[in-house]
Amino acid sequence: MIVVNNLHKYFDKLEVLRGIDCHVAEQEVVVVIGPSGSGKSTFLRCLNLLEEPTSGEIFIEGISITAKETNINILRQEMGMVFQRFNLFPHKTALENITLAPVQVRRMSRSEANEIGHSLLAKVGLRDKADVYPDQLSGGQLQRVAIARALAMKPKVMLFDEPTSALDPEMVGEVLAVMKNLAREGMTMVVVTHEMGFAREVGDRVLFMDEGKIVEEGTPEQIFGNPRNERTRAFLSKIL
Ligand SMILES: Nc1ncnc2c1ncn2[C@@H]1O[C@H](COP(=O)(O)OP(=O)(O)OP(=O)(O)O)[C@@H](O)[C@H]1O
Repeated sequence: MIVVNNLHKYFDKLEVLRGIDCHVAEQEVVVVIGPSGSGKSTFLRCLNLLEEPTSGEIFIEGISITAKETNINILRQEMGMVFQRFNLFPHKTALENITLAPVQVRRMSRSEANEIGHSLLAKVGLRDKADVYPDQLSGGQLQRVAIARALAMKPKVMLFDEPTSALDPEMVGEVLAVMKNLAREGMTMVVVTHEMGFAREVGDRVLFMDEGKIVEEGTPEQIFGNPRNERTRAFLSKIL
């Protein structure tokens, strides 16, 4: 589904990604872990061109998104993204936030979008919050609306950039549970997280990044049970 070849990203002279090669198969859940500043978010943001790679290639279903002639807007709609924090429109209800893009971008009818919106709210456990405004929702509920909003565009891939790290600890579980359900349903996912329990339990594959490179990759059993690389070992021994 996703193939990344020799991806480099500079911010001015700072080389943040130093040659990333990886792939994500359909229905696979790939979890990216690593120390702060190792380039995990930048890598994820390059996948849907929120950041423009300095060099390298990214293919989504065989189509290069880095080639100049590709219409990235269409491809971007196929990748849902959930950020650490992404403010919903404050003067729109949860349902209106979810249906905005399907109606405006996908030209879906209002009734169809509402039907999808209600079913997505139910899916993320917020059936009764359709008419509630963001300031009435907890952080965990906001993130679940953000997931529903991304899903409303019927993405082929969901990208998660530390979706629980801005949440109070008691709300982390409800968001991870929604992500876990999505994974179980076969959604293709790339997840940047510091939640090692999630990585272990839900990840099909774990990528360990350090200093702009994928230093090691493997199954959760291998990465957490028997890390081969010295830096992976050092990182995990500090946080586990
Ligand atoms: N827009 C930007 N302009 C300049 N430097 C940036 C920009 N975005 C990120 N960086 C730098 O790139 C490096 C990698 O940042 P990135 O956010 O990708 O790391 P990370 O692994 O996701 O870290 P964390 O776990 O703390 O979120 C950092 O040194 C950061 O300061």
